[in-house]
Amino acid sequence: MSIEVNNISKIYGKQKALNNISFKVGKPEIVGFLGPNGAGKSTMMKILTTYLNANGGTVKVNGFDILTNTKAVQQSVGYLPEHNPLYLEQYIKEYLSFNANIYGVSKNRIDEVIELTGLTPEAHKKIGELSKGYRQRVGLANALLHDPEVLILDEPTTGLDPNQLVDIRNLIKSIGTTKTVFLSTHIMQEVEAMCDRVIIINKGEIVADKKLKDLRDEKEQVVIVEFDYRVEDAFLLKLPKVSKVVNTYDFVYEITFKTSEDMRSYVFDFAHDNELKILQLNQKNTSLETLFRELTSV
Ligand SMILES: Nc1ncnc2c1ncn2[C@@H]1O[C@H](COP(=O)(O)OP(=O)(O)OP(=O)(O)O)[C@@H](O)[C@H]1O
Repeated sequence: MSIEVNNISKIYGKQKALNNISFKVGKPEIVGFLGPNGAGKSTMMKILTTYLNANGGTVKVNGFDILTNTKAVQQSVGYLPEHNPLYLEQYIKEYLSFNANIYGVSKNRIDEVIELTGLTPEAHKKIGELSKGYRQRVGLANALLHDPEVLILDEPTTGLDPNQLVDIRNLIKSIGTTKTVFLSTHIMQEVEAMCDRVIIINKGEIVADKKLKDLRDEKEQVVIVEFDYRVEDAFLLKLPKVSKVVNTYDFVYEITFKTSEDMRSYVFDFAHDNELKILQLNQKNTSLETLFRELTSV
């Protein structure tokens, strides 16, 4: 495992920002760390990257304990913090050279990461002259400099325009084919576009840990149907692949099917065969967005 978090808690004064959380991330894998504002995402990332100490629990990154093997953890991790600490007066290469020296990285690697992050056309500029999106790329280039095994990215696509967004997402996806990427976001589409797995955090606690593939496959389909007349639940339970029928209101029924196949045509045929009229027929959205809302709403 590339990241192993066991029973981590973090308390700021009286506030518990992280409450006894545990999770693992493998390699290669791209995991989205999703949560509303203030959920504890940045706090967890700062602990993973040794910038902050926890109040309890253990963390291993790339097999190294963050407390007893801090240097090895730092060598294994590339970190893009939420507030990217760039020096605006420095030229891009100057900034990257400074960090390359710290890690003992060759000059060639600087050109490589500039190319990799699409910075080449802007490479002659000072950081202060760059747009927000390009500054974000400098941060990403910096995180990639020492070719780390684990990339920890705190809201990596903040401030990017739609074109840059696609480029950076593609870059992160390609990195994630060989390395571990753990990225935080509060944008659902981001997770859908890039991640293999999602961990949802709310108020310092993990409320879901699911593979995106399973989230789609296991999608229990719910069809909402309104007839013009009362129908016995037992009658509707005769529909194929049906697992549950709930009469929610008057002649409105929520029918759950254990399949991702669109079952509305079966309901339509059922109504026709039984001389019922359908007044409405819809699929209930059970996507990641719904899951997120259900798990993180107050
Ligand atoms: N240095 C600090 N001192 C006191 N409280 C803090 C500190 N840093 C974070 N917190 C609190 O801890 C909680 C978690 O904050 P954190 O920044 O980890 O959340 P987040 O999920 O990254 O939020 P966002 O999506 O808004 O960046 C918040 O309530 C925040 O106010």
